[in-house]
Amino acid sequence: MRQLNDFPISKVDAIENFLGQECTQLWGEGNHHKNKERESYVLMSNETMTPSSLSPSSVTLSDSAVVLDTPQDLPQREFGLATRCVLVSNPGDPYAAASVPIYQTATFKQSSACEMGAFDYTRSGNPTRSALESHLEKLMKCERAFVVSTGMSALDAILRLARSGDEIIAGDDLYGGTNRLLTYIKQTLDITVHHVDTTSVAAVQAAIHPQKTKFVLLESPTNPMLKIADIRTISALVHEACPDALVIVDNTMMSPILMNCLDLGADIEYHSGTKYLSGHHDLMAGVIAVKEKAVADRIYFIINSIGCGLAPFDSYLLLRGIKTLSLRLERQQQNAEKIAEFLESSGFTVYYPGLDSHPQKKLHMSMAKGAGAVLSFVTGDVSKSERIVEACKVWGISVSFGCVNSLISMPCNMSHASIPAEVRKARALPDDLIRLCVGIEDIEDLLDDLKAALDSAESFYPASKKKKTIA
Ligand SMILES: Cc1ncc(COP(=O)(O)O)c(C=O)c1O
Ligand SMILES: N[C@@H](CCSC[C@H](N)C(=O)O)C(=O)O
Repeated sequence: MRQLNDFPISKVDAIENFLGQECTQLWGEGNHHKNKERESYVLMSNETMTPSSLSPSSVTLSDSAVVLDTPQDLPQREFGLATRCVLVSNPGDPYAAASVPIYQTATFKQSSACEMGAFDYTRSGNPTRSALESHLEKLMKCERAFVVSTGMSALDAILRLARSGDEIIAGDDLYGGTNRLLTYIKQTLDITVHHVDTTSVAAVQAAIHPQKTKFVLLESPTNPMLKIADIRTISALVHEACPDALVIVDNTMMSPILMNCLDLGADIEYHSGTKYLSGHHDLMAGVIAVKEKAVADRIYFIINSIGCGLAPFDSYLLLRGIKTLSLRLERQQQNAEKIAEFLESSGFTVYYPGLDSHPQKKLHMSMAKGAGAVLSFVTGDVSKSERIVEACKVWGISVSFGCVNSLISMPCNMSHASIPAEVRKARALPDDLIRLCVGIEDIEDLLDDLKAALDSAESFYPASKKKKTIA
């Protein structure tokens, strides 16, 4: 595969002039035409990822270098997500660097006193961050993508679109930090937050106020109970009842590989980039993907104003992480399926949308390409759960998920500890819940470690079976 930068800039300019649009990448497969001296290239513009939509119709720039034939023999389809993950473009790099350089600079010198160049100050924009954002735009097929310092700052930037008197509808099973930020907003601003069961379309519908609802904020699957919201139906009914309201989905659990919430009707999809997108727990990041330009412009204004754009080095790391996203998630999900089956066959109540026993498996699979790699289960006894968690050796006791390493945690003590105990109880979040975030290790090692931990915690068999054994 060749990239645009493999060709002399003058040729790139000529192609761009011919097409009347900026080229981000040029792919080629040399010598696959009958005429061995000619090469056929697929040109990818900023406008599209679809090779078939480009019709350069036989551009002959030079017999020895670039000939752009109409690519009839190339697949008339969009590139797959795994391909899009690795195809990072960096147009205009004078050295054709294979990996996007880190522009570790706060400011950019200008050649004019009255006109700014493409970049002036890293809070407003930085080439490394821009490369990451355009990469995400192609991957997530959105009008604009933004990368910010954390998942929480992504939500913070979005929530700043709300005005005094607005109402927000959110789930009653959701990440603890999200609950904390919503509670803060509710307590300090004149904004009402309704927490409803987002597995019920009727419950969401009942909470809508045609004039006041500003956001419907969904997690699907939820963290940590893996409940599913019908994003399609909810988006349609919210837009119908409340044309000014925005449907926002925290898609961290699925990542852009398994689900595209904008395609399902949402207006904004955001992620904790700290999780699957990065994949290695070596950075914090947030991603906001926006469907419409008007909303995107406002979000950019907020990000620039508050200064939460992702730093150049972290942008570089995230760009690198995304290249292996598809591969990592495939393995993580395979492992998760086996772990979920093992736990269920051992008698535990397991929450995982890939299991037939999950009441919303069908709905989930109608929206997503897989069940992901996070699951949770209950043991019936808090201290037993604690013993299991502490007995694991391969599974690390840690908050977060999406890392290549497998993690085990107790949400009520850890990721969701910021939700007051009485609220957790009212929302039926079990104290004994164990959450597993499955990594890429050998499945035998994950299973063995978990089995040993269950054995040592004397909970390999759930209470009912165990009683029978003892009797
Ligand atoms: C579902 C979900 N959304 C958002 C966040 C916030 O992301 P971050 O930790 O990157 O701020 C988290 C975890 O922290 C999460 O689990
Ligand atoms: N101490 C942190 C806990 C972060 S939880 C991270 C992640 N979202 C998860 O679900 O594990 C805090 O108070 O935010």
